Amino acid sequence: MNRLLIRGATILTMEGPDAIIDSGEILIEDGWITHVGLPGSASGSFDMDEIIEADGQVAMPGFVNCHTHASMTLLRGYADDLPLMQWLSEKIWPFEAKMTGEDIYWGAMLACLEMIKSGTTCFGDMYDFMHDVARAVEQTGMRAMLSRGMIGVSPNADQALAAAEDLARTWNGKADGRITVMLGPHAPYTCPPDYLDKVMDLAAKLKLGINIHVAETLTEVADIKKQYGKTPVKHLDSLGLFKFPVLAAHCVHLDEEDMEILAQKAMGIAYNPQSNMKLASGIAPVTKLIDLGATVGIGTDGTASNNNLDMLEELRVGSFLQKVATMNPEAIPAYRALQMATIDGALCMGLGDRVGLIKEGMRADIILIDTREPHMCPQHNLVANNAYSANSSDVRTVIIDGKIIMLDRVVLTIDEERVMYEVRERAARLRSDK
Ligand SMILES: CSC[C@H]1O[C@@H](n2cnc3c(O)ncnc32)[C@H](O)[C@@H]1O
Ligand SMILES: [Zn+2]
Repeated sequence: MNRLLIRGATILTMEGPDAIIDSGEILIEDGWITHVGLPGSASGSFDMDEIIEADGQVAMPGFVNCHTHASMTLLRGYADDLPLMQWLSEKIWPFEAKMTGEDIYWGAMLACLEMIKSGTTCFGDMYDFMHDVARAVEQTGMRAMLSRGMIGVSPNADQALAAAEDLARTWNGKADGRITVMLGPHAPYTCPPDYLDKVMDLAAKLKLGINIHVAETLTEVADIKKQYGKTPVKHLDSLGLFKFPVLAAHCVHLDEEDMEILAQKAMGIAYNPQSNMKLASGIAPVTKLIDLGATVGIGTDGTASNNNLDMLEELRVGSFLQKVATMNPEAIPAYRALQMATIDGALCMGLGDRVGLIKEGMRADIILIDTREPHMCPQHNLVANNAYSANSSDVRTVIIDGKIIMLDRVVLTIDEERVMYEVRERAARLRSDK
């Protein structure tokens, strides 16, 4: 039995706005949270393998980035200031067509490094060469939901289905249970109905959920309405997609019926505020979706449309954007924003039974945030400081599945210099290759 004790931290359990323990103790046994309590309640009972003294820090669940394309770190700053369809077809897809499995591995390694250093412990991914992303997840110690992106209109569409099945058979439940798999049909505009039928057959056969981009732009909505006579959400619903656990990314342009369908039938919605702002896609009606009972998590999307993977920044912008969109300062208050970035993101990916809370019986995905910096002073309200004032460099220590992955800002599982060297070299080659 391996025992790790965190003591001295203020614990923001995320079990409720008032479920905060001052100078508390968290006992972790073989990766499980087995005790969360007052000072002295766990120490002394057992011999510890490790003790983290966390005075002056807040312990909270690690962030869950429920929509990204990790290996797009290779495209950071490559194509900016364009609308989605032009960005994808003229810049992103031609660049991605040149990427190898090794490129994707190193891109994912950089993404994991950036995520760990900014307090993200779990991410939801959709891309190609997912075995290479899985390798990066396994080696870095992160937790991830992985989906093989599938473009139904591509000549490789059937190959993508086979690759998705292979990913699921090889990696679902692997890396000590840290990796889970969903199917990733890219979007209604790249996956025609007959292809989505094949995806649903595979989802039924393998008992998997479905991760898909939905209603991201007005162009998408107009095109799908023209082709199928329905909005993207109603089109997917009529095909039977929501019989499966669906994680719908973006959901920016919705009518009232779409919102009802998503609230009642989707497993979760990934809100990507900064990507939607940068591509000028629009503002997702998140406040309304939540009022209707939808589960909404937060995603950064890839670093070509953001351009970072910083969840603290994302949750702050996501909250402020809803306030201005609704002209209501009470929209997405600080605690709700933190919930969306932790437990709600986990629920969106079917992981809410194991991560997203500091609670006995959960796996230990925990971060320690330093409160001793000028921008965190004074502390009238711990929740407000964490949601609105903290930045990624305040994240000092990261524990995933009970293992210390970053200690006092040193990432223990990754050679940072090597990763950045590889990504610089590969990005330069890809940029210059014809
Ligand atoms: C087929 S793998 C996933 C595919 O999605 C692309 N992508 C990245 N960001 C977005 C976005 O905001 N909307 C739609 N598609 C996006 C990525 O470049 C990959 O090609
Ligand atoms: Zn995306």
